[in-house]
Amino acid sequence: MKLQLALDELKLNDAIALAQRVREYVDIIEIGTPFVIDEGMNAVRKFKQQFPEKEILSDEKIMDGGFLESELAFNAGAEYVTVLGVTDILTIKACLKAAKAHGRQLVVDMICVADLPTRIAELEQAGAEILAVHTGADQQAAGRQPLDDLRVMKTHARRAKIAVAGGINSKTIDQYVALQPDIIIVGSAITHAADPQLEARLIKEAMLKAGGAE
Ligand SMILES: O=C(CO)[C@H](O)[C@H](O)COP(=O)(O)O
Repeated sequence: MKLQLALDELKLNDAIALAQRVREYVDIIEIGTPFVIDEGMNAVRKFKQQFPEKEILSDEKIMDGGFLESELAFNAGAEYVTVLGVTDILTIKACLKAAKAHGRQLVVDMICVADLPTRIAELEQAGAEILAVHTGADQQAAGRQPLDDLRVMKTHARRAKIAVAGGINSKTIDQYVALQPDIIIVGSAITHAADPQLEARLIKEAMLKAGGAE
């Protein structure tokens, strides 16, 4: 089980400084969607230079132009790029083709997928290997969390690895770890914490305690 640190709102230098503070606890560093919009692939390149031992994820949430937009991330050094699960299956297949061509990985973000079981089957059929359960920031503000969707994902995914994101923190981590996802994504709980190092450590310890952390 890997811990993915999502960097969404920080400026480049502040994001690098934050990631350095929690470096020992995280496996994947996500250049979050607002960060990608703000800094582009420059942020992916900078993080790959500064954190060569980490996997970098470019959270582009691709909706169209799957091959071209995936290649931007892979050429900049990302191990993973994200595509939206609600988009056309042709776009997802184009992203998968780019990932295969570069020997990298595609994460399908299932935010706003209405019928999870049907879409999980279609995506696995298309060759998707990582599916991410995701309750977005605006949904979180309305009181939603990704736990129920993670249960649905665990029940229906046959082959794909499973990631989960959406407001997870050190107080709720045990509930997620119990469901054994492959990747746990944490953003604001760490980046907004008074003590980001402590928050990251508590989350990683909960993952280790359950025997799943890498
Ligand atoms: O993809 C994202 C927003 O679109 C976030 O990176 C993801 O939800 C993790 O952040 P948080 O833990 O703050 O919810």
